[in-house]
Amino acid sequence: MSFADFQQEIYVNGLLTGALPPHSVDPAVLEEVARRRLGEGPYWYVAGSAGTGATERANREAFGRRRIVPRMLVDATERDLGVELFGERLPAPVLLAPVGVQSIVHPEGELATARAAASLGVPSILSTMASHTIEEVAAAAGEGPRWFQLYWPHDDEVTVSLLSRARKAGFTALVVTLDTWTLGWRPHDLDLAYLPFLRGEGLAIPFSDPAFLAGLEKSPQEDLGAAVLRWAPMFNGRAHTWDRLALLRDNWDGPIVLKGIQSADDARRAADHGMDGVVVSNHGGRQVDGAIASLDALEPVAEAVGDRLTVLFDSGVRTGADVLKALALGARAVLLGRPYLWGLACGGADGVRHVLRCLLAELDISMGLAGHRAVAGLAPDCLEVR
Ligand SMILES: Cc1cc2nc3c(=O)[nH]c(=O)nc-3n(C[C@H](O)[C@H](O)[C@H](O)COP(=O)(O)O)c2cc1C
Ligand SMILES: O=C(O)C(=O)c1ccccc1
Repeated sequence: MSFADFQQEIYVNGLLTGALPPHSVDPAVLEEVARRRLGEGPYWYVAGSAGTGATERANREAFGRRRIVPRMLVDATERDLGVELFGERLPAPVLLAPVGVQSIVHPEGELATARAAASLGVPSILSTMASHTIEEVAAAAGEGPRWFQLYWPHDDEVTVSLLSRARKAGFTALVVTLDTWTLGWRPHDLDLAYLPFLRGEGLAIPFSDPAFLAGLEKSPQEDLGAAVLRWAPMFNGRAHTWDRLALLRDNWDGPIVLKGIQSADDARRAADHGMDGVVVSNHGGRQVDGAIASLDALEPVAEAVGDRLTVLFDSGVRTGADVLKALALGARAVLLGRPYLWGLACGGADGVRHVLRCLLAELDISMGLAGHRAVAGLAPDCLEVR
């Protein structure tokens, strides 16, 4: 079955039984529905970005400036969206971005996300700040591919402990997020004073870690305040430096990907330090307001290190056509952020699966109509820049 068949399935169901799709296929409509369900605090936790939102808008504008140039009389009826990442064959060049504390959006949170992604063979990247434990999410992912995102603590014993738990639980690739060593200036979160994890709510992974717990006199259940006081300075307020990557290399025997890279120089340094990949990302515009659009950073990074590192991309991907554009500019695969959380809010695992199927169907159809049989054939000359 191809991803494009989802379109047929929706039409046939509609014609035969009058059944409409369970959720809108339009990401903007789904966001509106989610907004009504979630209420202000949770909605803005997900939707919000840094400062005036200039970088979040720039992320979208950068997609708008590039247009696909479709080619005709090409037989692209049979298509293969598959890619190989670090020796793992994926059905499509898409992963679910790591998102912390998903219990804010749905009680099943990361478990629902992991199940939905696994049902399509897509990796979902588990955040260190997840509201379910590493071991619970691994069980929910079943046979599905598993990647772990590290928020890198300033405590080597906790770092090593998190890495060894993730390896034991079958996570293969490590994504180290560098751009959020402290939270950006986020007016919505500040005005609503809504960030339950700052009170210690929903931090299942750090609060279940043996090395973290070893530094507490009482369990987080008995004394949440003391747990937060240990957690906050350990994970927040201070950046690591390049020389410290050796610790991660020595304690992770799979691929390591640095997330949050926006400069070609930093990408080269990542390669020089023995890293395996980068995610060109500005955290969905949530960190530095006024920062460069992530898509504008992609081509220079891919040109600088595309043959040395696996280049992934996120920030601003909303449609299948967006995925095509990012691949053409040098990404091997993209991470999807906010859109799948709207699916999670509207329908738990089924909602996340729906969002993924829509995105992949549109990518599949757009590839065919633009004359591309495989993602390997996409290159900057498939696009025009305005
Ligand atoms: C609510 C929310 C929570 C996030 N939490 C994390 C996180 O725990 N770790 C991380 O590396 N990135 C986190 N991110 C960033 C995403 O992984 C991703 O970079 C970003 O959402 C991509 O942009 P997009 O939302 O425009 O697709 C978060 C993003 C959102 C919206
Ligand atoms: O909100 C975020 O963007 C984010 O990365 C985060 C960090 C810590 C906990 C939850 C989310």
